[in-house]
Amino acid sequence: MKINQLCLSRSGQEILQNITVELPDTGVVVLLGANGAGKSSLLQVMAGLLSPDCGQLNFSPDHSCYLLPEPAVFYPYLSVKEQLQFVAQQMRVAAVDIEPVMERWGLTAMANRLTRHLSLGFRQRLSLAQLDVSAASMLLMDEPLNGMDPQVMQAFMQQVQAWKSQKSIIMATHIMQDMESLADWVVVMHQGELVTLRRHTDGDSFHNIYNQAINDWQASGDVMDDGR
Ligand SMILES: Nc1ncnc2c1ncn2[C@@H]1O[C@H](COP(=O)(O)OP(=O)(O)OP(=O)(O)O)[C@@H](O)[C@H]1O
Repeated sequence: MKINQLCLSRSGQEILQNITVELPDTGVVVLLGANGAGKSSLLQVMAGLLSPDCGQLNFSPDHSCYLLPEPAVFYPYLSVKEQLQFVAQQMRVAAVDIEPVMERWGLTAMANRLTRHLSLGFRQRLSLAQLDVSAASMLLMDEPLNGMDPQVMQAFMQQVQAWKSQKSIIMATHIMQDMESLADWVVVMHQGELVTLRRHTDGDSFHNIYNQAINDWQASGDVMDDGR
């Protein structure tokens, strides 16, 4: 995916400014940024839920995309199984077998339960199962780890490892260390700008990458303030 000079305003405020980036077709990209940096807004633009005010997004021809929003939203009067069937239909996935997906995410016993009656942990499992049935080539996740219990977290980590050689996975997160073992690329956002995109290697701490990016960003602002 190529994003070129993208900008977005909401309620008269500039939320995303001049974002230009080329994202890899496979692997995990972790979006880091403080509250209000613009991570969720960027994911929503990528998913086509928000239209940018300027700039372009270019996708490969066979691209399909599925966004896991925060908080997750389901149709309250659909059962778990129906919700997954609905996602498969929406994503035009022809012959999806829902049973193994429910099995993988520990949802089989909940298949007929209405989504509005699910506990938080099972809502998370259903969110992740939706990514599974979507069969999308690009998975966008907004804070996927929020409130996740260790068992679901482990299943999530394993699944992302399995997906990442075939899919592009872009996730915004505050929980920095947990994602370090999965990340192939790190993007740092600050005040609506994309300030860093860099490859992530083992042992690279998100904390250091983030602090370095913000320091560099501030230093470049200082240079501009000096009159150049
Ligand atoms: N619907 C909206 N209308 C107006 N402004 C909005 C709307 N949603 C978000 N914003 C503003 O856009 C900016 C970026 O918000 P966004 O949610 O994209 O950031 P974020 O990095 O995902 O933050 P967080 O980590 O807190 O979720 C913030 O200033 C926020 O107040």
